[in-house]
Amino acid sequence: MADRAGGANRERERDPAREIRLDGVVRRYDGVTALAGVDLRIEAGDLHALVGPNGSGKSTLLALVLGLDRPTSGTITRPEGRIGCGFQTPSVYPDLTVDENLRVFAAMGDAGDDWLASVRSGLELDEVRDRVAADLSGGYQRLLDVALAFVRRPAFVLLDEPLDELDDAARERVVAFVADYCEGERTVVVSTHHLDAFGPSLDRLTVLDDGDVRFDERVDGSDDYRAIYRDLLE
Ligand SMILES: Nc1ncnc2c1ncn2[C@@H]1O[C@H](COP(=O)(O)OP(=O)(O)OP(=O)(O)O)[C@@H](O)[C@H]1O
Repeated sequence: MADRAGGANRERERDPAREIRLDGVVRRYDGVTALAGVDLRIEAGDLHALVGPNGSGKSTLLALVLGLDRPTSGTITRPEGRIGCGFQTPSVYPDLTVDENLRVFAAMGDAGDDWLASVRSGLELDEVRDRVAADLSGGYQRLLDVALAFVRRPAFVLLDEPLDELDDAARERVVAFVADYCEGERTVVVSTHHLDAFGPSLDRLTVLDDGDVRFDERVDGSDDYRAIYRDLLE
């Protein structure tokens, strides 16, 4: 488990120019309101969890922030620079090896070989580095997809359910890696049903329910996440 306590960045000064901001964001599909008017700040340097029941709007929110979809109304403001992402369905190049995948993605940025090696070892992909991605187990494909989100070392990374298909040890590695990444000014937003795993490392917790923000506060390792979540959604 990560030894970084959540709330480590609690005292950091906010810099609005480096935040992602959602103001009154609505996303409607035919007959379905996925987001009902969301106001949210994603602050630089935070490990920020987005949780909520199935269908509460988490993936919709991430897709909008990434610019893969457009809001029905409302505005989203992002700082300059690319945003790394990992989706519920891993999107790797299936015919390339783990190393080739990492190098292809790394080549689009300038983070360098040392960083690539630390992503690979931090997520314990070294032992499968020469295997073709299509032949990897579901868990390793997930780890590779998470690695690809970080390999260009972007200021913001958005992860949708990064712990799915992982065993307990791999989950701990991912949480520790993500928490370390957020030391300083880099930011990770994670949409997850695994609040227990991320809870102790979080800086901010947002709970969505039925397209509305039900809770959005800074938290630290001493908060009882399960109680907050249970009380809200009972
Ligand atoms: N392309 C789409 N067309 C129609 N409805 C959609 C579309 N995408 C999402 N929705 C609906 O929007 C609502 C929010 O879905 P979303 O996938 O954002 O929820 P989620 O919180 O990520 O759920 P889960 O935890 O199950 O992944 C759901 O009712 C879903 O059915």
